[in-house]
Amino acid sequence: TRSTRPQRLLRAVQQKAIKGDPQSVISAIDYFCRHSEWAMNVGDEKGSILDSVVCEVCPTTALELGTYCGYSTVRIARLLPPGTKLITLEFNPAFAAVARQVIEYAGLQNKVCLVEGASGDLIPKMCQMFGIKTFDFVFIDHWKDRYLPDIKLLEECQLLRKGSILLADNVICPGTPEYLEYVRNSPHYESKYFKSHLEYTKVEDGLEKSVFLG
Ligand SMILES: Nc1ncc2ncn(CCCCCNC(=O)c3cc(-c4ccc(F)cc4)cc(O)c3O)c2n1
Ligand SMILES: [Mg+2]
Repeated sequence: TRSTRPQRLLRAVQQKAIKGDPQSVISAIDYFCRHSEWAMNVGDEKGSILDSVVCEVCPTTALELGTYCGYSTVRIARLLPPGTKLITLEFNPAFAAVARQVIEYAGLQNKVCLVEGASGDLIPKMCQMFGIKTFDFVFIDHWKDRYLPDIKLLEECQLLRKGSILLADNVICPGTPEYLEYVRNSPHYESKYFKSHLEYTKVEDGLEKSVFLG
């Protein structure tokens, strides 16, 4: 049977990147998506904004909602100091299987814990599964209609603390209107929009950075 796009993306990493070199894995995926097949990675332009927020926050505990092929997982994990853990949740087993291999190719498997399942089911188990009290940083990049219910769930599970940073992808394209309205009008968040473009295109998109105020 024909290969899938994530499998072709993985093959491009294995053929073009250097094992154990996260930057070469990132560059190989960006090259594949620009010159062979578009894929819904956060991409290089929004990825640079993601990098700067991760470096500013220096999280000791981080969560990613929506792994896909592991591109943003590698971007985040490569910036984390030793001893920190990035937990990433992926619903689709085929995506998860590719992501595990991309993360391993980058040599970052010891900094990442990929959990298969739906965010709505897994978020309430974060404490019992990992002993996580609160997350310093959350990258939101999964189903666009799950952004709002899942941050409310993070609040209810007391997994956010004063100063926790949420960074949400695709707030313009495909768009997350209810989420944006909430974080921009809630007294519990201070929100800022980083204008950019949909990965590998000229279409407008952006990231919304929101600080939880408690
Ligand atoms: N609950 C739960 N828990 C855990 C989970 N893990 C995965 N999922 C399901 C998420 C499935 C992928 C989500 N990502 C996107 O849909 C996405 C789409 C575009 C895009 C597409 C076509 C266009 F024409 C324009 C833009 C661009 C992006 O950057 C995107 O991130 C989960 N769900
Ligand atoms: Mg996205």
